[in-house]
Amino acid sequence: MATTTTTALHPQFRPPSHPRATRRLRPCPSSSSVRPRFSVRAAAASASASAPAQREVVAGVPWGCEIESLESAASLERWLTASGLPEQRLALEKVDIGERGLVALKNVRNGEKLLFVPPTLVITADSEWSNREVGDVMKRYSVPDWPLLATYLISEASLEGSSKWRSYIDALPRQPYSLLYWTRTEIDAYLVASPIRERAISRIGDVIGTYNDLRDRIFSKYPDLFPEKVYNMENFRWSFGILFSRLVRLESMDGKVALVPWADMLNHSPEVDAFLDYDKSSQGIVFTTDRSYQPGEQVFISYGKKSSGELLLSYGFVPKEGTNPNDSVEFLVSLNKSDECYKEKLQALKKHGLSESESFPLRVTGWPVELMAYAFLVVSPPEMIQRFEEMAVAASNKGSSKPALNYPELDEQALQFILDCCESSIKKYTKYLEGAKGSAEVSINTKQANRTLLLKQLARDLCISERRILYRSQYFQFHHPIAGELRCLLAKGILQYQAKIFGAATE
Ligand SMILES: C[S@@+](CC[C@H](N)C(=O)[O-])C[C@H]1O[C@@H](n2cnc3c(N)ncnc32)[C@H](O)[C@@H]1O
Repeated sequence: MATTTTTALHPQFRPPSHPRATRRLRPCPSSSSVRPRFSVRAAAASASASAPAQREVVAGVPWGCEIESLESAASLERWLTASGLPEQRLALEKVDIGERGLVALKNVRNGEKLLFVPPTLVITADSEWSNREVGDVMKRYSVPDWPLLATYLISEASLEGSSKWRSYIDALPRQPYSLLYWTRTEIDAYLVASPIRERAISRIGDVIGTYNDLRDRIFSKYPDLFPEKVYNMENFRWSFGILFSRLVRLESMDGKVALVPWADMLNHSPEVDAFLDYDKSSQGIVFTTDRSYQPGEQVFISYGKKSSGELLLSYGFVPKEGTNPNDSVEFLVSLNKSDECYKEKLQALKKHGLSESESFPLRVTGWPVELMAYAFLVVSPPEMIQRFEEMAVAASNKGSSKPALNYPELDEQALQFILDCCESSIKKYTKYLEGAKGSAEVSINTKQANRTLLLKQLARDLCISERRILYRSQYFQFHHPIAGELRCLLAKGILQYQAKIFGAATE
């Protein structure tokens, strides 16, 4: 969730590179030391766990609540108060943005510290396991934080009332909004134009691989402690979905990752600059507001300076078009295979850790100098062969200082190359968006129809946001990465696009 850095949080228990090649295990008998709250639905789900992303029907976990309801809110608040959460200036309510959220009960001033969640109410890798035996095995294997916490959540959830976290777990969404719940067919169909498609596929692969690793290396060796009815792929999809959408990195606690009940009811605003962290003076998790709030207004924090695609990937939502100042899109550029210096250019790139195709982030505010360096290399003629290497170094950003890229004779060609790549990306987005308008799909039932509508809307919002960045890169003035000065993009053909950009901005 909210991080004080922009670092992406990934599972660290590296999955095998070919998750499907890993051995499948027999279902394990249930343990006598845990009292699982499993249901037929969850048990059935585990039978097809090796490819959850391909399944059309999504099973759920037997704990948690419907995200749009406040069914467990009152008991969560009661438990938090009884466990030491001081009186709050915020209340958990239904909100317009983010389903449930924290709303100001009184006037909140700019610069005020809020929350004060004590460390005893925080879940970290050091938290005590209600089922000690399970915890001891996990520690013996030195499982890294992410898979450890994913397993911890499942272990505690399966213990129902025997876990101190019961009220918290009851208030967690039964199905977090997460791309982990999209099927492969949905990802391929709706994210076809977006680079987020690849990242979603790889993240799902990571989660499946991580689960398979845990199962093969640990769970299968202790079937009584880790029955498959509980420790199955379906439940891990839930726990990783919870971690991706709620875990916080607490900088003042040496970067520890933590689930912070109550604080994790705060929704994100890209316009807000307030981050959760541990406050040594009050010895609690707090955030400092960067604006004032009236009673009844929803209070937001920042989950980090994330692009809309990254927000969709981890949190399952896309901010309203044009409201995310941190928006960016991965932009793919490639060497031209028919270039007579293809081999020499590729060699220079490889020497510096790059390949014939590379992605660079295009931001709403401009593009990185590395992209420009790559473009110079792509368009440079054979007589510049001596300079290929310095271009590759600049494109890899491995040099000790920012290179002074100065090839005035290539400027226009390099810009034109970037413009052309933008144009071909834009075409993909437009094709998808126009195709999506007319497509009517037959749904099995209302629930499925609503889900399809929601996913399509998210994909549409993302595509419009990403296409908008491409349009902006094509047409607007931006800080030239080489000279660092504001420069007008005057490349050939610019005028013919102007009509389109104004069209895009009003879409
Ligand atoms: C840390 S939780 C926040 C509490 C959450 N709303 C709840 O009811 O449990 C993160 C989740 O809240 C929702 N969310 C947060 N910020 C949002 C926003 N700006 N727009 C839409 N949904 C948001 C997303 O579902 C996200 O996965």
